[in-house]
This record gives sequence, C-alpha cells and structure tokens, in this order.
Amino acid sequence: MFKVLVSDPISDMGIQQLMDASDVVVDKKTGLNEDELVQIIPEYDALLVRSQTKVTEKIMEAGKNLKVIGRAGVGVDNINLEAATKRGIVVINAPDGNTITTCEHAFAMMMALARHIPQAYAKTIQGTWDRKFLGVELRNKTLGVLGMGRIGSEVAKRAKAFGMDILGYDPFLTEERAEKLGIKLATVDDIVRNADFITVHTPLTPETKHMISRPQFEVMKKGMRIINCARGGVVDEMALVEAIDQGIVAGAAFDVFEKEPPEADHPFLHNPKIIVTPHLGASTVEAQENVAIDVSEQVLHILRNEPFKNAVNMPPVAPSVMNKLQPYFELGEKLGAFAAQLNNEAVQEIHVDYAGDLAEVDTQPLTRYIIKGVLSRHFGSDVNTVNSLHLAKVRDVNVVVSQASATKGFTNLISVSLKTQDGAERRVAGTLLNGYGARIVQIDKFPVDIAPEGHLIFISHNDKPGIIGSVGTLLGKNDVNIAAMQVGRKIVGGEAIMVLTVDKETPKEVLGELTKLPEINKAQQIAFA
Ligand SMILES: NC(=O)c1ccc[n+]([C@@H]2O[C@H](COP(=O)([O-])OP(=O)(O)OC[C@H]3O[C@@H](n4cnc5c(N)ncnc54)[C@H](O)[C@@H]3O)[C@@H](O)[C@H]2O)c1
Ligand SMILES: O=C(O)CC[C@@H](O)C(=O)O
Repeated sequence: MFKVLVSDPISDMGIQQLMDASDVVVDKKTGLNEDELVQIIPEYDALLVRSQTKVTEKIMEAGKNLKVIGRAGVGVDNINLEAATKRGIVVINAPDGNTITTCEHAFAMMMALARHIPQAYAKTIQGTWDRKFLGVELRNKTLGVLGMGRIGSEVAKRAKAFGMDILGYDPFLTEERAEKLGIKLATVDDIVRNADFITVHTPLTPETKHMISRPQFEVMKKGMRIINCARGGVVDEMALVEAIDQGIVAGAAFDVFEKEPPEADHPFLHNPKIIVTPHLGASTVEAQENVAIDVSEQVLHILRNEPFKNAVNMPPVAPSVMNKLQPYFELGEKLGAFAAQLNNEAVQEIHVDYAGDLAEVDTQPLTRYIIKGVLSRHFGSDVNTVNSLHLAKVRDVNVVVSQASATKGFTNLISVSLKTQDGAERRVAGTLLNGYGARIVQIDKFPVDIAPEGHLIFISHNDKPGIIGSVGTLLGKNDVNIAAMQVGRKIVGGEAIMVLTVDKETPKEVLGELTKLPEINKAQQIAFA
C-alpha cells in the first residue's frame, strides 16, 4: 500500500482518483512546519504540495520512502530540486492546469489597475462617493509581455481582443510564432522604452531576477503601468516604489512578492498606486481541480512504476518517443546489471551504443535505466532513473552514448561496455526479439542467446572436451539444477564462455569449486532482480 501525504490545501475533487485507488492511502495534514514534516515524512511514498510547504533537504533526508513530490501548480521554487535529484525523488508539476486562470488574473489586475477598481471600491464601501478616479483605456495602448510561455501567450491573445498593440520578448520566441500570435517580437529594451503596460510571465531565475530594476524604470514612458503575476523578484520591488515616487510609473499590480507573505510594513501595502493580491493567480475552482487531477494522475503512475510525464528534474520526452522506448527499459536495466556483475574493478566509463530501431530516437530515458542497472550493484535501491546519470557524474563515471553502429542483423541492438580502471573492457549486448522478448545476444566477443532472467552462472574457460560434463556433475552434486545452457567460442580449442541458467542462487563455495575445475578460468554469478 502506498502512502501519500497532502500537506497543502489541494482540491478534494482533484485528488479523488488517489483517494479511490485501492493501493493508495491518502492523509491530509496541512499547515505543518519543517520539524513536524520531518517527524511524519518517513512513512510516506509521495508528498503533494502547492506553494506553502517548503520541501527542504532536511524533509527529503527524513523521507526515506519518498519516491515522488507532486506540485499542484507550475512553480517548483518551494522544492529543493537538487536535493530531490540527488536522492532520486521525482519532482512533478502540473504545468498546464492553471494557465488560463493565471492569465485571467493578470488581465483582471491590468484592468483593475487601469480603472482604479480596488481603490474606488475601498472608498465607496467606506461611505465616500469619490468620482475623481480617472482611468485609462487599454485600447490602442502598447502592452509589453516579458515571457511568452503558456501564460504570457494567453495574455497576449486577450490583449489583442482589447485592441492593444503587443510587444513580446522571450528567448524562445521566434519571428514566426510572434507573427502567428499577431504580436511584435521585441527586445527587453524596446519593451521598457515603449510599453504603456508591462506584464511579466517568466520564472524567477538568476537571469530574470530584477530584470526590471532602476536602469529599466529610468527609461520607461512616464505614466506606464506594470503587472507581476509571475514570481516575486522579477521586478525589483524597491526600484518600483522609487519609480512610482518619481512619477515614472502610474500604477502597479502585484500578485507575488519577493518574500511571501510580505511583512506588514512592506511599502506595497501602503502605497495607493499599488494594488495587490495574496498570490491568487492560480486560485480558481477550475485551476485547482485541473492541477490536482494532473498531479494525482502522475503520482499514481510513478508509484505504480508506470511511464509518467511532467517531471521537473528529468528532461521531458515526447509520448511517441516514450512509447517506443518503454519496451526496452527492462532489457536496458538488465544489460547494465549484467555488465556490472561481470566486472570486479571500479567502473570508469560506461559506453552505451544503440543500433537499428533505436538509432534515431532520443534514447536518454533508456540510458537512465541502463546506468541504473550498472550502478545498482553498488548503490542498491539508492539509485533510480531520476538520479542514475547524476550519480554517475558525481562518481566520475563517464557516460558515453553512441547511436547507429552495426546491428549485426538485429532490428534493434543495445550494447553496454564497461571500462574499468585496470583498463579492462567488458561488453554485453541485447535485443528485443519479436515473440521472444528480451535476449542477451553477445557477451564480450562471444555470440550467445540468453533470456536475462533469474540466476545465471557465467563461466570463462578453455574450449576442451569434457568441461560441460564436469561442470554439470559438480553443480548436480551441490543440488544446483541447470535449466538452460549456452556455450560460445570464437575458435575451436580457444577461449570460450558458458552461461548456465540455474534455478536458484549458487552458493559462493560452489562457485569457488567450479573455478578449481581443470580449464575453468572464472565462474561468476549473475542475478537479475
Ligand atoms: N501567480 C500565480 O499564482 C501563478 C500561477 C501560475 C504560474 N505562475 C508563474 O508564472 C510564470 C509563467 O508561467 P508559465 O506557465 O507561463 O511558464 P512557461 O514556462 O510556460 O513560460 C515562461 C516563459 O518565460 C521565458 N523566459 C525565461 N527566461 C526569460 C527571460 N530572461 N526573459 C524573457 N522570458 C524568459 C521562458 O522561455 C518561457 O517561455 C512562472 O513563474 C510561474 O511560476 C504564477
Ligand atoms: O499553488 C498556488 O496557488 C500557486 C500557483 C502558482 O504560483 C504556480 O506556480 O503554479
């Protein structure tokens, strides 16, 4: 049974599928501080949060069973991603579910700003009939959109309907896409100099932090207005207050703050030209349901070891590519495990070669499985597909991937070679055979045909008559039953290998006795989990 902890208020309707799942128990415990979470987290397999819970390294350290952290929303700045990756915890978000809602909030803020709605409302309900609030139209105004991703693009579409001219900047915005959206591709400088309204829709990164600050405010049009429903810190708060005081900025609308919640004496809370909301961008019934449904679905997939999407600490993979790769995951992991068990020395380089059907797809997800297989020998369950590449890197294991080498007649072929620090190289290759499933088809230079399952004994020996008999007799005497056997050699009387599939683990002493038989050079156990 999987245990899921929901530590922020998340839509019940959205997490219904988790609550209905027969293999999942959901506990809702909101408002806990770090120490309280550290106390209870060890029993949970998954943690679901919005933005309130700060998922720190300390919490993950304590979360020994934690496999996934689901963020019901877009921004994952409340989750220590590096710590999660290090521990092999998948972090997923729900990137699409609140796009429209947040766009509408930004638009509502822009309109409220243009027409002083919050200020007028406050006066009116205090009993003052103040008709001095003079607004501006949006029509024919220039809107600068910084960050033309999901939300920025939706804002631009709506602004067009309001008759605004739109300047957009995003490092990934092409002329072609700008044209399609009916906006003008601009630079940040164009935007700050020419916009009547600026709205920011970027994540907070070292590059975007204070991307609007004193130098930008200094060149802005007098009377411009600015909106931030993205992340606190994209606009420099103190520089904004100064620009308002200098009469450069006529008004600002902020949903997000550099520190949330802001202190009671934060200047935004006492400036009549600044309107604020408490990070409500994503707070609609629809968005909260959407993000909770999306995240619950993926959490279930991860817990059940099924393919999933929206991982933040793993690169995205198109579903079509994932469908193609998925049948190879088990084979890949087993090839890695096989190669690792053939080696006794520390691995310095893992070379993976993909050929045939696999030569033209992005095989990175599959590589993660192979590296997991290799590293599992030493890291056990601490390694998974999230952290396998990271672990290889921090352990100075060079991972080299090549594609499109010879298929040797197979429609697909994965070869895994391990170079060890003594200069030795061991190679295992496998394929998925139509109707037969996964097969190991090559070990070092020897062709074989082995199902990578259960317990194997790998023997290297000299090709002499009688060896098979002596091995069979010794194993029989020790109650080790042989289910299948493969021998491989390149030349008669030369180096040879024997791979036996046996019914159970072979005791170490028996392997020792095998190596003492004449002409046997080595006997190793290979097991698949
Ligand atoms: N207020 C809220 O409640 C709320 C709700 C949802 C999302 N958000 C925030 O809104 C922001 C946008 O969300 P989204 O879903 O549109 O994300 P997105 O990833 O679709 O878009 C972000 C865009 O910013 C662009 N970008 C990155 N660096 C940039 C730079 N230096 N200059 C210009 N553009 C840059 C990216 O290329 C990307 O296209 C995020 O910060 C997200 O966390 C806030
Ligand atoms: O959970 C929230 O309400 C915040 C959502 C928003 O900031 C996001 O990044 O998705």
